[in-house]
Amino acid sequence: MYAIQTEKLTKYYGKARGIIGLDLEVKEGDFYGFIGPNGAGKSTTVRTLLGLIHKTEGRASILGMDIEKDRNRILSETGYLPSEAAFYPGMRVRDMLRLSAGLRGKDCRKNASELCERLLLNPDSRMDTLSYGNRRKAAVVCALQHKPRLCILDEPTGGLDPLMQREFFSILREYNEKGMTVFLSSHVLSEIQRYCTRAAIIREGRIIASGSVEELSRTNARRVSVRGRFDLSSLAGASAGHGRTVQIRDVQELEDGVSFLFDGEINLLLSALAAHPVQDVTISEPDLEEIFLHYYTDGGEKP
Ligand SMILES: Nc1ncnc2c1ncn2[C@@H]1O[C@H](COP(=O)(O)OP(=O)(O)OP(=O)(O)O)[C@@H](O)[C@H]1O
Repeated sequence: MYAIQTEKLTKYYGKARGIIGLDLEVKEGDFYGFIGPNGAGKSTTVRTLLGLIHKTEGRASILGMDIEKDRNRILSETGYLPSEAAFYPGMRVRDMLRLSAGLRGKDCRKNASELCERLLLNPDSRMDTLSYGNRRKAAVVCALQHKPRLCILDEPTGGLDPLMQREFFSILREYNEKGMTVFLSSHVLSEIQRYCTRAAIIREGRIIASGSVEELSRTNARRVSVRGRFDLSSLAGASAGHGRTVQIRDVQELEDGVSFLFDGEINLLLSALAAHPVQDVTISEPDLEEIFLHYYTDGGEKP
């Protein structure tokens, strides 16, 4: 069964674009990343899925239930960490967690106290005395204490220090291993690469690529760094002469040379290099961050 399935899901805010024609398939048990730059439509997707805002068109189901007809059942089976959570200020953490569990008709005290302990959150603190990071921890406990089948996390790690981020992800992994599906919306690429097995990339309201993180990271492009004098336009000239297409992107001037992403026939690169007084060349796989940034900024085709 799919934990999340959408068909042409669309949301407009009046005339403004939120998301357009989203087709998403997240299988039960996935650790799924949802990546995109600011304003791409990540929060709109999450809020529409949880019935917090109404879709304009299309269909979506969560754990086989329709997002509009079965909203209450969906809420009891899911956990949600909003990008900005608001709390009743005078309440203690413990009471707020009990209130949240009560809304789902569950007694989660044991699990809540374990989670507080692991995240170093004092359940006796009053919400309005907590730092931003500690309020985020309280939101994390709210999202997980009832051991949901699906947990939707919108930009979860903002405000958590590196140690807490590590603990947070190790909790998520444990829950995922026990069957909880994770849907993690983020623009922190390293988080997605490290923890997610599958992912979708959203830009300007549309999904531009989806699949396993490994597939999304695969590329023929190479990072080339040249020390010495090298005229990049000679590379374009050589490729035109052979009727081949060469793509050169992300050119960075170095103190003693140049570095760029090269996608094309390696022999063309080698012969262009041979015609110049270069001192050193390194050709390496681009790092994953470079590959994902390409999706963010270019026409969306794979590098
Ligand atoms: N309440 C609203 N009214 C009008 N437009 C909105 C509203 N909320 C979001 N939008 C627009 O919808 C688009 C998607 O926004 P959304 O918040 O979903 O993006 P996001 O990917 O979550 O961004 P970020 O990473 O910055 O949180 C943006 O163009 C945004 O301006």
